[in-house]
Amino acid sequence: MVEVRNLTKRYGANLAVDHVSFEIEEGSIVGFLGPNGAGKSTTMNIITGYLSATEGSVTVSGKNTLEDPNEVKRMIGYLPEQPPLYLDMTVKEYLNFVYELKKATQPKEQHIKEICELVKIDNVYNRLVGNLSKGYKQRVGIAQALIGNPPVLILDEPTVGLDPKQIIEIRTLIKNLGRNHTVILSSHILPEVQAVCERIIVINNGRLVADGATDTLAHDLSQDHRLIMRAEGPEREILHALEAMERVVDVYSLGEKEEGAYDFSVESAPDVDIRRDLFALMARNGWPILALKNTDLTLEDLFLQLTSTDAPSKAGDGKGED
Ligand SMILES: Nc1ncnc2c1ncn2[C@@H]1O[C@H](COP(=O)(O)OP(=O)(O)OP(=O)(O)O)[C@@H](O)[C@H]1O
Repeated sequence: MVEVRNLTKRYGANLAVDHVSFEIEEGSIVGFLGPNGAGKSTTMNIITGYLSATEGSVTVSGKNTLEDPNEVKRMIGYLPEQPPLYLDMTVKEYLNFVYELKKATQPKEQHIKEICELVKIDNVYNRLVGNLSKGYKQRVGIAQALIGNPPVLILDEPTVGLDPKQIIEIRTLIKNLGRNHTVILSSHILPEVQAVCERIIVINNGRLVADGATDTLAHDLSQDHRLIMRAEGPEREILHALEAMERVVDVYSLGEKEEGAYDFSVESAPDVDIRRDLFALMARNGWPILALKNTDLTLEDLFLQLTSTDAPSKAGDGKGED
């Protein structure tokens, strides 16, 4: 649906986006995550055709932003970081104005009415945009992005400046929009991306540093796949039995943690899940497992690690390549 290849943007000597590549499939909600200044807005602005790239290409449904700029713009609904609102218009005037600007073809009244109901602004339809709360302004911004029913929605920091209740409402709205649209959500807030997106692309200093499924990214990028097991029984015998297990590469005891119970660090070969075998071994020997946890990084640890300034470039298992 959206294909970004080798995208590079220089502002003079400043390399804001550095050879970024990724693909986004139709119908997915993807988070574009990175700290302030990482290059998110620049990338979004290039995808939407508001900025030109120094190098590289963007295609949307096979149409190139340079060769078919109008066609691409029609396929994308964009909520920039600063929503392009006219404060002295009513919501009705503003959405009608956007409808004309986009040369939308849907039956006008019906189309605008449906969008207002969807983003829940029908109750402020005749109010001046300038008098609305920040949360309602943001909804109006999302409404303008939806006019013309574009298949792709790009939302740049959509919850910045909102209160916690408004944040939850906008996140729920974005999730709902994801049912009928391909959504790219740019954010520097990890919990936001985690709550809404099924895939996360992490960018730092203009470079793609991770790309993968939200649920498995931390596990996939954790270099250390150890299990910490607390078990009751004879320390030495347990150690020997663990060492003899297939696909186990390193075992050691962390000492007695409760009376008669020891913690063991058990490292398996990469991409191997030994938990069931471990359970069977311990059960066979009558050594109760009291606790079992893995040492994967949390997504938050990973994000901090990836976006520290000297972080090495590293891509996950997603579609992107660096
Ligand atoms: N018009 C511009 N001229 C010069 N440098 C720019 C311009 N726009 C952005 N930059 C620089 O490019 C880099 C990336 O900025 P960008 O706004 O894309 O980052 P971002 O990830 O969206 O950050 P934020 O979350 O703070 O908006 C930054 O170093 C920024 O200072």
